[in-house]
Amino acid sequence: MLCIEIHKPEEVDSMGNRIAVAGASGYAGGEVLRLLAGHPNIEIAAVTAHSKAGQPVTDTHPHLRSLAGRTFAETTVDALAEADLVVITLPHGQSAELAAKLPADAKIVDLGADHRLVDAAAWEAYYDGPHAGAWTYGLPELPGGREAIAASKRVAATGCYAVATTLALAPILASGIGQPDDVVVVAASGTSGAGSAAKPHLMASEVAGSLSPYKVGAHQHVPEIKQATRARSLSFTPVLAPMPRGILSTVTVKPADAGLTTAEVHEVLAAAYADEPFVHVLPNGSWPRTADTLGSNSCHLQATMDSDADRIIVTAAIDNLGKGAAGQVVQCANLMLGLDETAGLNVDGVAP
Ligand SMILES: NC(=O)C1=CN([C@@H]2O[C@H](COP(=O)(O)OP(=O)(O)OC[C@H]3O[C@@H](n4cnc5c(N)ncnc54)[C@H](OP(=O)(O)O)[C@@H]3O)[C@@H](O)[C@H]2O)C=CC1
Ligand SMILES: CC(=O)N[C@@H](CCC(=O)OP(=O)(O)O)C(=O)O
Repeated sequence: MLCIEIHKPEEVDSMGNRIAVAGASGYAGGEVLRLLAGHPNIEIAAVTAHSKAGQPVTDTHPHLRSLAGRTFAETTVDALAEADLVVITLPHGQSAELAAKLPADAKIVDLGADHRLVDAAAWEAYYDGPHAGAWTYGLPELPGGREAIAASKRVAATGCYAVATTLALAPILASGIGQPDDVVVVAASGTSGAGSAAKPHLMASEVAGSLSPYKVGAHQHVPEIKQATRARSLSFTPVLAPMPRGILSTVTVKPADAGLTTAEVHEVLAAAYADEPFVHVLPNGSWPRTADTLGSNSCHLQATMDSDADRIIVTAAIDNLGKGAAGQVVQCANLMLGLDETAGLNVDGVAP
């Protein structure tokens, strides 16, 4: 009789790769769980919540069938400390408080904003509470980004608008073709960007059928994008869009020199992202759409030179819960654990 020994991949491959998720009952935490459940090298350790502690995971996330039988634990140091890496998806302020109590050698990826900004004054201008200090910034596609993340125990993942806007803007400024003191951004986000806690302005009757600007000229991602791209002056207008997921960020920049062409702008982006698995500069004539990135860790980019207005225009689309949240968290965790950076992540979205 032929006897075949079968090893389940997770039993063979997950040693040293146990990830706990603090704040797993939220939108971002739920998407982290979905990605980790399908990850070939990760075992899911503790999954914790706050008001939902003690409840079955599938009561909150009925789509996560593979987690049936699991229950949210309280968000405590004891519950999290056993893991090889802790992902924190908590509200601002809560993540710094929790991280400070975890063992000093614990690997952590924090999706909250608490550890993103180097400049304490910028933090205090946009957020409540004391500045907790800066960690390695979690955007692997920035120059030196993935090496720094791989060498770090503490990584501050990027804000959702900041991911899309920085990927569009950074090469334009780094190459010198755009002026860092003249950047204008208008970006639309789906409602899941605001989290799952009930808010009056997120009621269906308020959101459906309307585009609503908010935090105009005062959004907390402005200092973060300036820090990541070296933009000196940046006008940012966020718009709430009647869709669950997706961010479309349109960035316009004054060119440094006269005569810049669309082909030259395209070349700058193509060169910056030629080897990037998750950033795709679309063929000429195709423009990014949020729908094409949903469920993926991809960012779609396109650019043109508006010669009449004399501005470079770059548009970026992401899934705010993908590359804008859970996808980038898993990408950073892969780097920190020495795994293939792309493991467990999709470049393909779902359509229609
Ligand atoms: N949504 C997005 O697209 C993105 C979000 N982020 C950031 O990620 C973090 C999580 O966002 P999101 O998932 O949308 O938010 P949610 O509001 O959906 O989830 C928040 C999570 O934190 C828990 N929580 C709430 N209050 C406390 C508290 N006082 N102590 C401990 N735990 C608490 C909640 O538990 P319970 O439900 O059990 O009460 C829940 O698990 C935020 O910092 C957000 O800014 C960053 C990038 C993108
Ligand atoms: C639609 C919507 O409300 N989006 C949130 C994005 C929050 C986020 O993801 O970023 P932080 O982690 O930096 O808070 C906002 O604009 O504040």
